[in-house]
Amino acid sequence: MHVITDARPGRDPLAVVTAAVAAAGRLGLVDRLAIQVRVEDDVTDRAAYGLATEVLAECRPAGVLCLVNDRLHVALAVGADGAHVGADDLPVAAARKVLGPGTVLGATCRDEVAARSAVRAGATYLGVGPAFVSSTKTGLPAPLGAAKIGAVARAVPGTPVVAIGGVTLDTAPGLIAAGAAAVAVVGAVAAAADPGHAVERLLKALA
Ligand SMILES: Cc1ncc(COP(=O)(O)OP(=O)(O)O)c(N)n1
Ligand SMILES: Cc1nc(C(=O)O)sc1CCOP(=O)(O)O
Ligand SMILES: [Mg+2]
Repeated sequence: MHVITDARPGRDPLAVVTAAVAAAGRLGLVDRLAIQVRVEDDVTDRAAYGLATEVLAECRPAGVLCLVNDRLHVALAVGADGAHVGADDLPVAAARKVLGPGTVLGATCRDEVAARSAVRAGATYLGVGPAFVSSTKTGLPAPLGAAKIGAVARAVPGTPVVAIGGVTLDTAPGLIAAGAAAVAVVGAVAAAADPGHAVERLLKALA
């Protein structure tokens, strides 16, 4: 499961990350969790670097994978495990060149053609969505649903597909059953009254 930071004003992304990492540790499932540092577009590189540094300091000692969204230079500067790019970011092949061969590189794809192309260009996993309506990101295309996400996953055997967008405790198992290797969440964890408990429940539901 990927937990993506909600770094909108008024949120406390580091507290959510700390709770998520602790929850995975309690369950002995740190290898099932990845944290993606995602900040708003208008956040300065300095602030993104600061948050990524703090998040990595939680993840690395615990053995939890740490990825950075969009900003490859921040990923490299903090020594993250990898990064995620989409249509408005560097192309996948360019991102692979910047990151080098040994790092995790995720790419957003919404259909089979884009998925095959991203894998050829060097993506190690694909973020495919939106699975359902998202409450934390606007401007997305219509939801794909579980069946379409499964079809994209079948187009790229051997490359994990991470389903994203409106994923909840109720919908996550159906996405895995359809063929996704994992799910990515923002609101289902960040907006929960107890983010650590939300991560525990999600990890248990997917174990
Ligand atoms: C796992 C995962 N999947 C998709 C995305 C979305 O990336 P992108 O399309 O570049 O949009 P932004 O997140 O940059 O707004 C993601 N971040 N993670
Ligand atoms: C950042 C992002 N990308 C998406 C895509 O479909 O590309 S959906 C999304 C938001 C995910 O947050 P939540 O779990 O709150 O819906
Ligand atoms: Mg992006």
